[in-house]
Amino acid sequence: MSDVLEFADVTLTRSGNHLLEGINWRVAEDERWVILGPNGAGKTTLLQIAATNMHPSSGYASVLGEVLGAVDVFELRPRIGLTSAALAERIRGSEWVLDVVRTAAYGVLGTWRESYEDLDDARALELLYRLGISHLAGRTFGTLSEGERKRTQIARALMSDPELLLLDEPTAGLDLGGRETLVATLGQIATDEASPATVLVTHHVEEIPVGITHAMLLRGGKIVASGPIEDTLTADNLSSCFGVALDVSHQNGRWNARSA
Ligand SMILES: Nc1ncnc2c1ncn2[C@@H]1O[C@H](COP(=O)(O)OP(=O)(O)OP(=O)(O)O)[C@@H](O)[C@H]1O
Repeated sequence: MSDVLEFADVTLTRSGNHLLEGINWRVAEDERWVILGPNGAGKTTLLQIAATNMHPSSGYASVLGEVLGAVDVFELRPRIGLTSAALAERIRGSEWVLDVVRTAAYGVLGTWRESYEDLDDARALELLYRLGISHLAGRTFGTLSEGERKRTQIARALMSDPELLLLDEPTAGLDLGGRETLVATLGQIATDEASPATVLVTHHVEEIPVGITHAMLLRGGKIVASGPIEDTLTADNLSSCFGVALDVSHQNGRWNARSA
């Protein structure tokens, strides 16, 4: 069985700048990764390559066993669930929540002329239930709170039963209660053996759900440290990554960092 993601010496250059440089990374089917790093570290860029939305300028990247540059990405994308701020911005406010989720079965963002089967409806409703928002199925996306939108997007990302789940800052912008309940839901997804390989991007170690097995720390487009989470999230590595002396603690499956 090949890895879900395999990056070898991946570099991505724009306007003469290396957004990513020399990235070596492998993600296996049963792994759940967190990507941490300061603003501008290259986290979203890395996720966009994994989502097949960007190609490396040099190096080798394979996604779900297919080499980028040698595969039709439109065939690959339905096998990948993605949530990101950029994608959320493209969802029309007038779209029904149920439609935001079930249109993912067709790889489209808005309803058009697709015809849905009962099975699609049942799956979309089941996912909304799993995300704790089945009561919102008949609301429009534009009327939802930020937390409800995040949950809708995660349900959408899971709709096509993806083999790879990519979550770009899924808890950004939420209040403390909203963050904690969503981190708990993400923990249920991460610890579920039936869930796909998952990569989650965040700035904050407090937002890492239980069940995350591996971490990559990025700074300036380069890997500071990468590997099993317990070996990677050390005070030294986090301090190098964020450029400030940090202490780190780990309790009941959750992480905490503060200045040393
Ligand atoms: N098309 C582009 N041309 C030039 N530079 C770019 C381009 N796209 C992104 N960048 C730069 O690449 C760097 C990495 O961006 P990226 O969005 O991947 O970082 P990030 O770690 O996700 O940051 P944040 O935490 O702020 O979201 C940033 O400095 C950004 O300004």
